[in-house]
Amino acid sequence: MERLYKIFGPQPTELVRRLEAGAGQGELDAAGATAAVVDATFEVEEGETFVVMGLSGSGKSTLIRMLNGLLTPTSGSVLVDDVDITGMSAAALRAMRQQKMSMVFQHFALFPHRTVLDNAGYGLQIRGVTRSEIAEQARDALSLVGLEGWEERYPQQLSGGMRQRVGLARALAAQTDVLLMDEAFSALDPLIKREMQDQLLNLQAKLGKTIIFITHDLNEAMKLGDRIAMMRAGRIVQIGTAEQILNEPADDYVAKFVQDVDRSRVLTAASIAEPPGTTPPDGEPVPADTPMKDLFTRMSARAAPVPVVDEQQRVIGVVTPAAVFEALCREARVHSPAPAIEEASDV
Ligand SMILES: Nc1ncnc2c1ncn2[C@@H]1O[C@H](COP(=O)(O)OP(=O)(O)OP(=O)(O)O)[C@@H](O)[C@H]1O
Repeated sequence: MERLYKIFGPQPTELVRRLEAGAGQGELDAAGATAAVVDATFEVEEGETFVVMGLSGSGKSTLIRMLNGLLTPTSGSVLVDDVDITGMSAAALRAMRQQKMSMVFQHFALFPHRTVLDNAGYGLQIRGVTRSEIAEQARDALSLVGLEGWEERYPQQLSGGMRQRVGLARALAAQTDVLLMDEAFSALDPLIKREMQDQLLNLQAKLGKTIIFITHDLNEAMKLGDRIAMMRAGRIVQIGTAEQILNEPADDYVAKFVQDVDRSRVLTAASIAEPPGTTPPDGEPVPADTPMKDLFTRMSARAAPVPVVDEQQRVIGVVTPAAVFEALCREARVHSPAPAIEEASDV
């Protein structure tokens, strides 16, 4: 999406013009308008999990609703497979959603009087696929999310986590390339939430969908996102990997936001490795994506450098105990001049 704006209130187009000319919150307030999304530009790669992260009211839902065509932007374009969807008719948008995008919602959106199997197959039913194909694809999707054997039950017979699995199965059964997940795990208890996140990561490793995941939970964003877009008051203030956001926050707001993140879970062996030198240390190597916390056990047994290898088992670097301590203790450095911050105290 490119230079996307959504203004709620009177004279939205005029307000976009004024925002582009540098208008501030005062002018919006005076006009009685809300700038829900301001000048958002990003591209999501195929097969990537792209997380949109921000506090309540920062514009995440508005952004995702423009992505799937449920809301028309005030200005800017949304390209899906190189086609701008902003000018499409309601019917064309519906068809685009059915073919290309599936949604998973926070509150499951299941039909109470339909079985688990019927719920999982719903996306296909409205597309006019034959009954037997629907049943087959719904069964496959349910088994992918670990709900084999539950097909004939009803939603009220399931726990919250299982209902969300049905929601996920419905999205998977539709076999679209893109999944839009709007606070999909936010209503779940912490343990179940973690299970669902792990399951999503496992599924994603197998299926390689393009996932746009909305959350207000920073740890969730860091765990799931290949890249994360940090939103604040309608603007995307930074897009980067979890490590980039931790190590090089774009401004003081992001720096404050991430200060309590457990760095040992986010940083990986690759991110703190030093060049291997001519003779890398001996000993069992660790994969590049090993979280730093797992290096502690290794290093407490033997405080020696550890070789780090890529997927082809080639040594790409060396982690020393000193690098681990340094990374843990390092203060995040803001990597660009911070814009004026009005409500930095709200994090
Ligand atoms: N239909 C609407 N009319 C007027 N203002 C709106 C409308 N929808 C959203 N807003 C405003 O736009 C801003 C962004 O809202 P949005 O729901 O996109 O944020 P969010 O980050 O998804 O928050 P939450 O997590 O609470 O849903 C908020 O100030 C909200 O009040």
